[in-house]
Amino acid sequence: MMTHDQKPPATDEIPMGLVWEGGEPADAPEAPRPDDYEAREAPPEAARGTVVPAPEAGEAASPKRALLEDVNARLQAAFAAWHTYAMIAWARRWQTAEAYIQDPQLYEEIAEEARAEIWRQRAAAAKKLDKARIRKDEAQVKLLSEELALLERRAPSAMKMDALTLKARGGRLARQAAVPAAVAFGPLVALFGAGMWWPLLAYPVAWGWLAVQGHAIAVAEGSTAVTETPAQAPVLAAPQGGASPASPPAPGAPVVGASEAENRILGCIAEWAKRASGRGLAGVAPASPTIDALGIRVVLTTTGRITPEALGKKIDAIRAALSVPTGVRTDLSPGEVGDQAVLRIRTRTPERDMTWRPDRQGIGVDTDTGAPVVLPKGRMLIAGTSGAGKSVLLRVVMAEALCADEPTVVVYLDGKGEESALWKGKVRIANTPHEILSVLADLGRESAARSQAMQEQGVATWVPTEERPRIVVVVDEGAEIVSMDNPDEEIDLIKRLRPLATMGRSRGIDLKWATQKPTVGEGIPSQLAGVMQDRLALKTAGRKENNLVLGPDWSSHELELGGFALANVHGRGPGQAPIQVWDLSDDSAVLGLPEAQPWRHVPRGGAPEAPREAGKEADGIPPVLAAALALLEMDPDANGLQGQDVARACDMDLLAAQEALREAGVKGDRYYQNGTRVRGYPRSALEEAASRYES
Ligand SMILES: Nc1ncnc2c1ncn2[C@@H]1O[C@H](COP(=O)(O)OP(=O)(O)OP(=O)(O)O)[C@@H](O)[C@H]1O
Repeated sequence: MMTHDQKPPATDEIPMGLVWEGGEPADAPEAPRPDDYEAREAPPEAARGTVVPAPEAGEAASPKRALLEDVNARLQAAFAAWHTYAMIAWARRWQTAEAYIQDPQLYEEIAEEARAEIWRQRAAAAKKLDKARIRKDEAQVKLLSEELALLERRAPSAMKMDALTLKARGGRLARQAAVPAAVAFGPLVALFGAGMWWPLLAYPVAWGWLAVQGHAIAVAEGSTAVTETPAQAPVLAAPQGGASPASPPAPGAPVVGASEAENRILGCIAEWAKRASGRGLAGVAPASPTIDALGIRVVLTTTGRITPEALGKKIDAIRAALSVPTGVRTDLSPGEVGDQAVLRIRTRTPERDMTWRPDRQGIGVDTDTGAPVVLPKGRMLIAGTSGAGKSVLLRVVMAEALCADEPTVVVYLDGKGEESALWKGKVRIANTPHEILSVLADLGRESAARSQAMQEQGVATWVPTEERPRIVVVVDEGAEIVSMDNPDEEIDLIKRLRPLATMGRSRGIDLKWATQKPTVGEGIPSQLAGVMQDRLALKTAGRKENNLVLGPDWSSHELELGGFALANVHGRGPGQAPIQVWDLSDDSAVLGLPEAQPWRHVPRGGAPEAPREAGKEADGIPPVLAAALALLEMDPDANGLQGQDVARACDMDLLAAQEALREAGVKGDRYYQNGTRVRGYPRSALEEAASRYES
């Protein structure tokens, strides 16, 4: 016991290496109260404790050590936090991969594709049958009728669908696991197999990448998270043909007037909070859905970082959350307020008579509003997979042109030659490479003549007249034209088409280029790809084709086959509903269109030209010279022309063309082209001769 007189031992008096470590007795009595006499008098208990070795020298607390420990603790905390982020990202990846592999829609998608394939085969057989009927080929008609009857009975087999679904799931699993497996085992294989240590860096890199992703997920969801609205039961507007429900039904409870499929979707909307979680849809809340003539309509309100535009890219996640069957179309369009988008689930198809008639406007109707869709005049790229409805759409485009109020003619470049028979006596048709070449030369001359007239009149745009009407040049299957193009054999179709695409619009010559293969080089020449800004896509084969034609914001690959289209033209955007094209698949309706004199180039101020009779015109530039100038205009890099170019453009033989040019006052000479000296007619000689006529 220590008295007041006794000093506590100085630290340095304690033998080094040992310290006193005190401890409270387990049953230590309470501190004595002042009035507790007995307790005050009782002798204090001996202090308990043990002598233990002192900490090592240098471990004693110091500012430097405190700082180190602080830094250490912070690093550990940061590492733990980033590790948590990495785990979040990994868990999310795995969750998404699992949902993707187990996607309940997969079976439906495969079944839908199988049905579409049968449907395509049926459409192809029906088309061949129609043609055989037109040709009155009885043997073929019989054969094709039997084939069609067989196809009409055919349905996809359930066992085959199961096997395909299993295979597809296996493929998805392998693709999802490939990268993680490569990162996990690749470095070990490299280390033990080839003694390379540096692939081990893949571990920290992968960890860091996951951590950054996890952090981004946490930030995005933290800032977009909304207080989830309590699941709203569907409140329906008066459903078509049914009574309006008196009160919102509970999730899953059938709604009066809604079909079974609609009820299932409504149930999913009511369970939105649960079904949307984990699908990147945090911050999106549905309002009460309604049902109208087109199906279910629901307003989605977005918050935080998800904008209605960004929501457009999540349409697959929305469809999955609501278990929308594959065959049912969904459209997302801007809502009335900036943060809203309107989701339409097209469970119903309004009854519309889509048959084309001469009084129909445009190419079809907007499936949402029912309003006619009139496409802008000018060049346009049209794409669609087999059976999507290209031929029918081109029929509508040509029929619309033939029935237009504005003087309009059609030039039909049909490399396949299948549809041409229907249009004889109505439009100018070209099927073979030489026919197409000749039409393009004619168009080149017409373009040059219009350009000259426009310069004289001081106008920038051609106003179609009866003499020089609007010319709609329709290319049915661009890939055929691409395959015919052979500049080495002087079948330079693409070279001649390009100026029509670039300059034709202002001169009243509209090129419509349709193809099933919308890849540059295959179905779209690179020289045309850049200039065809107005684009229309029927159902494309897949997302790749959709992105090539319309861009990633569009979804033409999700359209139905047989006459549904999206158009990237002024006034229409990716948020709008598809266009349903007028139905002109009936051959007799095409045959019933009014006859029209097929278009030919008429030289300025002259009677319709027969190119073979190229001689001097009474009061104008000789046709052979006009043709040569048109060729030069189409190829601004040409320093001159060779005799056979001019001869081909005028459908003349070489000697006749040379003679005609000599008569027109053009002297042949040598000129340089791409560093080579060639014999022919220099640009300067041709232009000089032309100027003599103008003056
Ligand atoms: N606008 C439409 N309305 C109704 N049915 C249509 C429409 N367009 C196409 N179809 C149907 O789809 C079938 C295929 O259409 P179409 O022949 O136009 O396709 P395509 O894209 O030209 O195919 P392919 O390139 O294989 O010839 C037609 O026989 C018709 O039954």
